[in-house]
Amino acid sequence: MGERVDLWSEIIESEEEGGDRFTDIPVVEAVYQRRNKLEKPSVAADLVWSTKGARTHSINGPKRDSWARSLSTRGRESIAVGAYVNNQPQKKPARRKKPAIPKGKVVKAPDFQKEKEYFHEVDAFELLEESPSPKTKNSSTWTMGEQVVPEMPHLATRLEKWLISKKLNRPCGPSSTLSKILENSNLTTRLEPIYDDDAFDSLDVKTPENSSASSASIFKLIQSCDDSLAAEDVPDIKIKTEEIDLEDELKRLSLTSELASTHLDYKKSFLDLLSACGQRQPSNFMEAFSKFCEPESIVKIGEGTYGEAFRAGSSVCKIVPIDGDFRVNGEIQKRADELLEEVILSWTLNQLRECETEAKNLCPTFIKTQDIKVCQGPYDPILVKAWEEWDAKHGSENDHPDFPEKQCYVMFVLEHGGKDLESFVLLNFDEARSLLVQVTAGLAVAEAAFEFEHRDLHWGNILLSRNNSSTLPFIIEGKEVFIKTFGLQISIIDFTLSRINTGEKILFLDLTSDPYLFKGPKGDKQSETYRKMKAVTKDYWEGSFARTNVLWLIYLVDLLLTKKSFERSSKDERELRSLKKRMEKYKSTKEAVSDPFFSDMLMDQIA
Ligand SMILES: Nc1ncnc2c1ncn2[C@@H]1O[C@H](COP(=O)(O)OP(=O)(O)OP(=O)(O)O)[C@@H](O)[C@H]1O
Repeated sequence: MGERVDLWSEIIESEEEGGDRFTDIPVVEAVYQRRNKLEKPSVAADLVWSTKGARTHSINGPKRDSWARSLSTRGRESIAVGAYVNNQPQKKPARRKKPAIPKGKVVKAPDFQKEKEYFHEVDAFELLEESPSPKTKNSSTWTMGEQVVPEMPHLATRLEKWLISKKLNRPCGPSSTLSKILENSNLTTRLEPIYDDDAFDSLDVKTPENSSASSASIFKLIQSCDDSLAAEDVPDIKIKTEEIDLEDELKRLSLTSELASTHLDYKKSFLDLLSACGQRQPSNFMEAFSKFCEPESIVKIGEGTYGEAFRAGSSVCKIVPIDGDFRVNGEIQKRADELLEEVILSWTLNQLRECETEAKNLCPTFIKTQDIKVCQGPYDPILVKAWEEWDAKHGSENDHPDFPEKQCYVMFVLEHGGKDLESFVLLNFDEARSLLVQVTAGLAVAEAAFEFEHRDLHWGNILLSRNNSSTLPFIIEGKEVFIKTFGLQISIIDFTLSRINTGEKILFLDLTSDPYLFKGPKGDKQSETYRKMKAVTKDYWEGSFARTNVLWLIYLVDLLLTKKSFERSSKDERELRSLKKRMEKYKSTKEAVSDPFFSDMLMDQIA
């Protein structure tokens, strides 16, 4: 076994000496939001959000009510409000969900007085529940985030998103549409339809069929990557970043982009998404699946509010319907531009797995994205069958997948990460420690690399699997450590709420758009964690507040103490409780990982 060294303390120390935490990260000039602020509410949305149980539309009739899908209640019914008896048999887990922020949802002007009272109440509750010492807890308990982000201009143009994917030099083409705009002086060029001819007809837009010139133009970038492209997919090709001042180009063009009609804008985002997935046009499901498995072997393995997860060979394909004008599972469908951002985020996090010799930050903690494809069409009968079999066995909370011909989806092809923490049975304290150290170190690495904050690390978003390896390699800011795993490997999924600094842009979700996220039940640890994040960020969601990661660690420790059964002694429990207490002081997971709790799990060489 390797000698134990306190590398993490060294890192913290050197940082303190060296000053600014993220001096290596280039200054970020701008922020864009991953979701638009909510606009004028629609009546339908109003009904859903103001009336419990009144889902306004469902193909097959409501399977469960809309309220049950709102963050305040959904999937949280099994979370204890007060004391919880340890070592209870673990219940069949209820689905845990991500908060929904449907477009057009009613957002009333905030009533700050009411909100203040509410938070006082919650604060008081928490003090009562958790703090025996009124001296150490006061109303400022929640206001401990670091605020390191400079003043940033607001911007949210599709051009910027394109710019990001271009600058990220992702293994895919940048937006063909935007490329075309940038490459042609005629900025009023119309868009070519790709996936819905009818809609485009009504917009009087030239199609590839009726305009060979525009067709050539729109595919120019993709074609230039590889002349021998297959009919459909563009292989992984790095597009060279041009020697132009993209920011200047962006400014110059932003006015023009504003002239685009809503419809055109909508289509552009779809084109951007296709490009980011290396496609010219959507695939059909079975084409996409057949790369990973025999279609007959497809099995549904899980579901979320937005996604259905199917096992395809050794991969998992998560299918998210997009851009449709009807609700799915009670939620308004996500839009192409939102998915584009998740695509960029997923590829960015993949970089942390790249085992290059010079890698400064490395960890295997974030689920590996193997591919992402845009698909179109109704669910294939094989998928429907797999869905129905799962439903018969587990009782799906989602709507039966009856989709129209033109329905589009994004299919994330992910490494199989195992079972989520909610349903995974931890055997003993070592496994619990392994879980904690991997999450902490993984977040610390991503914090260092990308100022990453997950912001939604509930127990449904941590997957666990067992293997034979006893250590895993991590590198944080150039320092290599091996983490003792006790045969357990964890993978973090679901980056919808996450914030990341790609080095060029900051991607984040403006959670002020979703007041419901912060109105979960008092005493519910997950709901409280959102509220604590709100207090730390002061609703400045674009800012960097590594403390939010620590809040989720505290939530995890709480969960282990109150919700998970595993073999443990009272000494083990004491250790967890003191870890939780010490975590109250940490401002980042990079600080947290130097906690003595983890020291015997961090080694400077393989055991
Ligand atoms: N890579 C993976 N490996 C194994 N299972 C997975 C993987 N990705 C997703 N799943 C399963 O699918 C479920 C749904 O996935 P996910 O949470 O990403 O969907 P979602 O629609 O974003 O969820 P929600 O919005 O409700 O939080 C997960 O709880 C998990 O059981």
